[in-house]
Amino acid sequence: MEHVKSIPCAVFGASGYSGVELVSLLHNHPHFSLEYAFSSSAREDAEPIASLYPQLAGQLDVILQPWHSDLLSQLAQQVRVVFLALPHEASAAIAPALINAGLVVFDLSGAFRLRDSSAHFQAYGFARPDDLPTEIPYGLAEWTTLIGTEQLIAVPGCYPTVSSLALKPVMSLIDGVPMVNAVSGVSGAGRKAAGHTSFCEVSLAAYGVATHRHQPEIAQAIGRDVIFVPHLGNFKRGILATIYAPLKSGVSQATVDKAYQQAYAAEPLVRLCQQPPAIKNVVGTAFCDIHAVVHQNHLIICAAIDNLLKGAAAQAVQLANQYFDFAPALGLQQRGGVV
Ligand SMILES: NC(=O)C1=CN([C@@H]2O[C@H](COP(=O)(O)OP(=O)(O)OC[C@H]3O[C@@H](n4cnc5c(N)ncnc54)[C@H](OP(=O)(O)O)[C@@H]3O)[C@@H](O)[C@H]2O)C=CC1
Ligand SMILES: CC(=O)N[C@@H](CCC(=O)OP(=O)(O)O)C(=O)O
Repeated sequence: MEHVKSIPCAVFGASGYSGVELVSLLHNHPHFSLEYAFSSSAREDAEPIASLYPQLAGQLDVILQPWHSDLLSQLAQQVRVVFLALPHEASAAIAPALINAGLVVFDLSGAFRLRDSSAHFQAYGFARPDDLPTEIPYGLAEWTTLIGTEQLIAVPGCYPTVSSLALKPVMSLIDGVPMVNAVSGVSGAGRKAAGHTSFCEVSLAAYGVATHRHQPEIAQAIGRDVIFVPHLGNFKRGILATIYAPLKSGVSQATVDKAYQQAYAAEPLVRLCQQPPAIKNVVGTAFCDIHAVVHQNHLIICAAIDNLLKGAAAQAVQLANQYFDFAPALGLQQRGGVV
């Protein structure tokens, strides 16, 4: 255990939705101190974060500063850890320099998640940089062990987090290909304006059918092929995944319950529920709620998370807690949420 009161850190993409959640969590964390909150260089001036998020006025006295690469040496002298909440290509471009400067990088984008380079290229349309650490842990927090020497940690995507947490405990009981139907709130698409995510355009519908980049990520995480259909709903935040999986012959409810208990009884941020979970119960929290029922030799699993917290910022902080040997839920137990 590192006996440090305050580990200095920085957030890139702090003006965005998952970035501002990171800023809020780190600002209130007992063992991390937020030294820098960067926006993109497209913004000309530094400004209080409350000028973008007025709900933070009087609560979060943080200055957003445009990132420029000439700040790198100053950053490397003053902080130990950086959290990247950037578009995938921006993360891929900046991470190698940060690592070479000796910083520990928790990356929330998809730039470093897929191990197979052709699957990565197909999903993201650019090649991963090759000057990277050979081992980049995929940080599904409840299923990852960080020892505190890693240089770069890939934080899972929002849909893969909820889908993999729901499926991994029972994969040895499943015979065939699970099917994941998941509905996300609009904050999943980020803060940047786009026609198809504007309020009057969004109406519950599937998208990315058979093409979404999270399909290979979920398959990698569960070690099995998967069918994945994301949907966009007209609400702000949260993801509800409904999953159908054919069971091996004779698998009982008791066996399923035992598998979930074994996986999660000691995990503070996964709740095994007696009822199907609702998004309202997880929004603003770092929890993943899971409910599973055996029906006609299939398993029906319902699972919910807050996409910006357990699906992004809170999972990154949970991993940083693990990295520095703090309790996994440290700083994550208050209900919150900025956006
Ligand atoms: N939203 C979600 O639910 C989830 C998002 N993620 C991932 O997290 C990352 C951020 O997503 P999200 O918060 O939604 O995105 P937003 O669009 O809300 O924010 C993007 C942020 O990145 C900054 N930025 C953009 N381009 C650059 C650049 N070239 N250099 C430096 N900064 C840049 C923006 O700054 P500026 O404001 O100045 O443009 C902004 O702060 C993405 O990779 C996303 O896939 C992961 C899980 C869930
Ligand atoms: C509703 C919506 O648009 N969601 C995003 C996924 C969320 C996200 O930002 O992707 P990562 O988790 O891979 O970082 C999408 O489908 O592209």
